[in-house]
Amino acid sequence: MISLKNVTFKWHKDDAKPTLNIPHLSISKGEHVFLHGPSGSGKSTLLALLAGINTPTSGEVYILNNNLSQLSNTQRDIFRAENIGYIFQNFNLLPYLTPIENVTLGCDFSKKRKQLASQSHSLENEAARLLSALGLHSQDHNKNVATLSIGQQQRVAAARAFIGSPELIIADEPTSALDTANRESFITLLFNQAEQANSTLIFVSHDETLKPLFNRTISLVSLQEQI
Ligand SMILES: Nc1ncnc2c1ncn2[C@@H]1O[C@H](COP(=O)(O)OP(=O)(O)OP(=O)(O)O)[C@@H](O)[C@H]1O
Repeated sequence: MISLKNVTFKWHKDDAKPTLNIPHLSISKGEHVFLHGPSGSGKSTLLALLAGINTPTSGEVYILNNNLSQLSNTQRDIFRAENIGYIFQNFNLLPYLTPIENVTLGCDFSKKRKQLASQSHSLENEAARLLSALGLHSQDHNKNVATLSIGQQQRVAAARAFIGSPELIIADEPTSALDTANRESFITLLFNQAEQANSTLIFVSHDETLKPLFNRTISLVSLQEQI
């Protein structure tokens, strides 16, 4: 599903040391991976390589057997829209739209995801199903998203990532604003959706108490020490 070979990444070409130096990383389909590391260790930088937002300075990043460096910027944008659901740290929701509208937007740039999402019922019904499955009550589905609590907005961001069952879900610190009990129950809901959609899940956090919930843990510091 994901394979990295001799990857380095420098933000600026004259940086003395690369931000990332990962000799090898392999993640199989369906794994639920907890990726942790101290602040500034490069977690978000790595996620941007996996999502094809950036490309490595050297080495190769393969996602679903595609070498992302060999795709043009436009091809990478299409690849991301078709195959990757991204839950951003700050959610990136459109504040003047409702939860249902924010979620359906998740497949506006992908025919494949739109088709998959509207297979058994309408796109709006699928958005409502996902929002409810991720813990947002139906009376909140058509409110203005800016009026929702942080925890409710987080559920909208997760539903938008899952619509159309993308192969890979990337979650960048999505639970940092929640208390422990809410964090664990939200992660359980994420796992349920990932299993239903048969999606691989990469979840980034520096909260190591969440580790035991996942079937694989990767330390970014150890990954970089394989050299
Ligand atoms: N757009 C950018 N331009 C230049 N340097 C950057 C950029 N984004 C991140 N960096 C640098 O790359 C390094 C890794 O940052 P990154 O955000 O990937 O770490 P992180 O592990 O996700 O941190 P946190 O847990 O605090 O979010 C840091 O030194 C940071 O200053």
